[in-house]
Amino acid sequence: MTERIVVVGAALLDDGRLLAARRSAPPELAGRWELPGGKVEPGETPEAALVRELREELGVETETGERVPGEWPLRAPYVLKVWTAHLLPGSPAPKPLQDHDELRWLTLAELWDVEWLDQDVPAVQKIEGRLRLP
Ligand SMILES: Nc1nc2c([nH]c(=O)n2[C@H]2C[C@H](O)[C@@H](COP(=O)(O)OP(=O)(O)OP(=O)(O)O)O2)c(=O)[nH]1
Repeated sequence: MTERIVVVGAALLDDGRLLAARRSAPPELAGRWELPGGKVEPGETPEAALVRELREELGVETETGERVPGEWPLRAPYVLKVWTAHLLPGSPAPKPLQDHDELRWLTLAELWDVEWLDQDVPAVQKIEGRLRLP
């Protein structure tokens, strides 16, 4: 059986808004929006992978919060798991350094204004439920 490879996605939250990132590659994903993140490397915890990926892709310093319950299949052998994350005090603002060509901070009302990757929609719905909590 092929091992599953975990892709960690960040629900990067700031002042009740969620950061969405538009992929610039590969061609079949380019132009669609996703949660920033990437593959967990062997021997790495998902939380550490998330901090590393957000630093590489966005130039930010973050702390990982809670897991958003659920896991969502991507193209085999990948599976998406999501954690909340926050910018640390003094972190630079996110910039699309790698893999993305545009970023947007979405309010709850704007959450569906971008064209999420199909496979990310259930994860974003779960995040939406959390944002609606008082
Ligand atoms: N980061 C991220 N990847 C996603 C999401 N949804 C989705 O299908 N994917 C896919 C795209 C890629 O095939 C794979 C993650 O790859 P990646 O390119 O972001 O990860 P990485 O930085 O570790 O990749 P690499 O270039 O080092 O191989 O998962 C998502 O919300 N976030």
